[in-house]
Amino acid sequence: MVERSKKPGPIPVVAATEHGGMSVESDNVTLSLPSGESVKVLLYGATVISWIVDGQEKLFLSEKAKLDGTKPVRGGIPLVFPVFGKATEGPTAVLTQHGFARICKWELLGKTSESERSVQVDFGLGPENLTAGLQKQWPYPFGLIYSVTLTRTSLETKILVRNEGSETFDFNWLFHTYLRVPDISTVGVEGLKGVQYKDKVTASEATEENAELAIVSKVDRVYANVSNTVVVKSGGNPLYRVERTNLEDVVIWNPWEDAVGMADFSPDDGYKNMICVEAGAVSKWHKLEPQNVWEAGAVIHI
Ligand SMILES: O=P(O)(O)OC[C@H]1O[C@@H](O)[C@H](O)[C@@H](O)[C@@H]1O
Repeated sequence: MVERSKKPGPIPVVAATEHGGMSVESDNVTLSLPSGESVKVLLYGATVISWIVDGQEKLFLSEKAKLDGTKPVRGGIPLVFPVFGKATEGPTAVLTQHGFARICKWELLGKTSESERSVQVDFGLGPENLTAGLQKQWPYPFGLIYSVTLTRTSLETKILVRNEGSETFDFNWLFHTYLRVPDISTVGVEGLKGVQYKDKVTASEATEENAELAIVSKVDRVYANVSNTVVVKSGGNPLYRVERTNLEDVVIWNPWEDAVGMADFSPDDGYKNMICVEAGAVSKWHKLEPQNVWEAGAVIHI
């Protein structure tokens, strides 16, 4: 993990060349490798909206996703902080669902490393990037550094949360990753057997019994304290392996036919081509004391 006590200052931006690198447009950044892989990140929410390997898109992005900052992005990898879902009590209860990290414009800190095989870019978010209204709603001085690293066979996302104030705060973190799948009816999610989960569809708790979870209807589950690596399979073959560092929980979400009622979800049957496998720290609050730093990460391997 990155070990830094302060956000680095922006570094000069070099345009991507045929050899790969980083290119910047007004509202997004693209990383690419000479071997052809690429990842595109919107400054809005620092949302990864595309990850291409072997010419194929690996993330689901709704055709009606708003990319202009008017709504959280429906697809890609929205960032959930400081609250997962909607809190009913405590300092985050005033915030909208999933907090503000996914609805604020992040600062591009710059490309932090590059080789033939990997390229990394960092983004930062602090109170200065929040609207006055949001600063009032969540008045804690904080600093986030988000690093996105593209390799030939993986996409690595790392987060560093720093408490820059004098009061302890509670937070959740979650990478709300929409993975693209060829056909949901052939998908199985491995690595959850024996794990206790909260089922948000039936408002109940249970223990996962399946070695491979099949998705056959709406699923919205928070699996707490998952010790194994989660593997998404298609037709019995591994599609994605999601490795987590310091993220104890995994949320599995597919809206199924509820997608039709979601204004920014398109096409209507797009739920057949996606599964959210969300690596997070959400089943309990994490406390961050003044001047302390918390780091976590998720790597999706293909
Ligand atoms: O529509 P949103 O705010 O992006 O949330 C999508 C889903 O996100 C999941 O993480 C939640 O568990 C679901 O309950 C929620 O419906």
